[in-house]
Amino acid sequence: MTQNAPSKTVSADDVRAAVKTILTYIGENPDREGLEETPDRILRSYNDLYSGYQQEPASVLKTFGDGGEDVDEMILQRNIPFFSMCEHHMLPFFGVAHVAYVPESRIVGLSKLARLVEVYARRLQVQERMTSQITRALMETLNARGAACVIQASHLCMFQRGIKKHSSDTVTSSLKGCFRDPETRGEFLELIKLDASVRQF
Ligand SMILES: Nc1nc2c(ncn2[C@@H]2O[C@H](COP(=O)(O)OP(=O)(O)OP(=O)(O)O)[C@@H](O)[C@H]2O)c(=O)[nH]1
Ligand SMILES: [Zn+2]
Repeated sequence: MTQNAPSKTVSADDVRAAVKTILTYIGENPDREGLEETPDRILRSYNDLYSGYQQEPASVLKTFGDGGEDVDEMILQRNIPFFSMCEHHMLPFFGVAHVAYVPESRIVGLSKLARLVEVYARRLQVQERMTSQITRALMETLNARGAACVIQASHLCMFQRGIKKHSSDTVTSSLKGCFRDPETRGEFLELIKLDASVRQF
């Protein structure tokens, strides 16, 4: 089931008009040459930035075969870069996600972990929720023994405005199932070894 499908009662023209209103509010002339196409550009960029609402997480987690691979160790995809938008200010936050799971029987193609991150990043988010949505999708869709996600991100709403702390980043984690065992958790944290240099500017 698609969540939060685009409103049937708000048209593309309504969105263009709303952008013109905002441009006027900030002191611009929305009809000057350089801004003429801006409402339409913003509309198109929103279709891209928020495309995650049109995607079901389960649909990107295509599994392999019948589970005969006999894999029961941790599978980890590190440093998956992403851009998302914070739901408080609609400003970007961006960084990397580390995503791991221990399969029960079925495994997914490696690219699907990055696709899962994209599905949730391309929505209005708070970082904590995005982190736990990723592990929940892995647990529920794959019936995994465990799932883990750590996200390290920088929030423009803290850099560019407000508190203006541009050297600070935010780390969130979600550990489910067997990742709550100290040994598995320790192995995961050792493998991802948070590194300040991975921050994407
Ligand atoms: N927990 C969490 N907070 C976030 C995230 N993104 C933005 N925020 C915070 O959301 C909060 C919103 O606070 P408010 O007081 O409602 O809004 P504000 O007046 O714009 O807050 P300031 O940013 O402190 O100026 C701020 O503290 C932001 O730093 C996120 O992903 N997770
Ligand atoms: Zn924000």
